[in-house]
Amino acid sequence: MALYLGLDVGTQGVKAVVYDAPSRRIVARGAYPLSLLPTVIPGRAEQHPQSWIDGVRSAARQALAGVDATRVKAVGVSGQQHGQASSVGRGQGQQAPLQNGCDTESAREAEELSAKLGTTLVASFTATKLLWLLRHEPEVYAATRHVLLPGSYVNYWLTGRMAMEAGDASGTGIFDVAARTWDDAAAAAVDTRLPGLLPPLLGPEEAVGTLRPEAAAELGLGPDVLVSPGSGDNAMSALGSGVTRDGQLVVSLGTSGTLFGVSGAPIVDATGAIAPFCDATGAWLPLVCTLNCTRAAEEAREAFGLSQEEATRLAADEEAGCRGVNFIPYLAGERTPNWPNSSGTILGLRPGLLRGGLLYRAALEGATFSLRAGLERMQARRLLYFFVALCWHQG
Ligand SMILES: Nc1ncnc2c1ncn2[C@@H]1O[C@H](COP(=O)(O)OP(=O)(O)O)[C@@H](O)[C@H]1O
Ligand SMILES: O=P(O)(O)OC[C@H](O)CO
Repeated sequence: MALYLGLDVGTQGVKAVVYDAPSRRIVARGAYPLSLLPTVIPGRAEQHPQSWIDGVRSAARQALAGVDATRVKAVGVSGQQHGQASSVGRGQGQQAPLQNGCDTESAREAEELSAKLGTTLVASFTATKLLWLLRHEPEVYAATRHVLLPGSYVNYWLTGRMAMEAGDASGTGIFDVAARTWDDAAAAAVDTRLPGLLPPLLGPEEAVGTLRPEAAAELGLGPDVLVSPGSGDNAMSALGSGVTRDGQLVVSLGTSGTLFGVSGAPIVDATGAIAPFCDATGAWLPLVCTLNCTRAAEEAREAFGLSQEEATRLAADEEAGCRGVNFIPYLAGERTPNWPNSSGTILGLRPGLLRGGLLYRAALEGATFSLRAGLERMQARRLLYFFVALCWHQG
């Protein structure tokens, strides 16, 4: 009876699940915490790619320890989107720290590329980060031989093959979402060498390959185990939650907050608030993303030395509305709204209110209102959304 290993490479951790296909149940889990590298530079958010691999090894081994690993037939990776995993040409494990999707240092490059390409790219998009790298760390950019994303980097470690698929590639800003191909002209607008650094694209049903013998041995799996193309974490969440119809929406709370739904046609929003992503099945995934979701609440929790359970209990004891305390959660700058240089603010403090549970709740409320603004934007676009879908289907 077949088992499948699912890996999620998020900003705050790698998660592994073993899925039992016949019973449609998750039968084992593993997890490994990750964090952003400490920095005092505003807008910077970096991780070392080696930490993703350490996380994959550890989380997968934990999950596989509880099952008969010989039954595992395939592995699928869901990756944090937008972050860039370049410099692979310098050898696995030797890369410089790489920019996370939340990094907003490339705000100026985002403005420049938006003007040049006649579109709206926010600083999260990989293309803006590559232009930033070219300008600020030219030696690192010059050493770059291939550009991958976190998920495709992990697939490369698993199989030895570099490839990407449409769902994850849509977060680069140099991908033609309607045609599901690289947009070489947009890539060349970043750097003429960039089109040659991009990996081949796979369709939703094409495997990346089978496990490298070394990776198979490290995970305790057989070498004939297939690795699926996987996708960005948002597209994989849509698959996992069974969202397949226009009009259904998913809210996903992680370091970033995302809100998305499946569409039969690409969605174009000139303001850039709704990102025109592809999904993992050949359809599209209009998506709203905020940079500050659980990250703000986690910072509040950690500042008061509270465990997750304590923070949840104390926050539940506080009143909705937090006695007028407002936590604007833009700790990392923000992309929805597009305010990359904004910062977090706590308003309405009065004597006795500087409590961990209250600030934790206020941060969660702030992150929730951010996502609600995104939901309103998505709803406001629905008329046009159906119009575009109709044109597409008839065209
Ligand atoms: N519904 C929630 N309420 C409160 N905190 C949450 C919730 N969901 C996640 N978190 C917190 O956010 C952290 C990061 O979530 P996670 O999904 O692991 O993010 P990422 O995919 O970005 O790594 C979790 O470890 C947890 O502490
Ligand atoms: O690290 P996460 O899980 O917040 O993932 C980032 C998302 O992919 C952004 O769309």
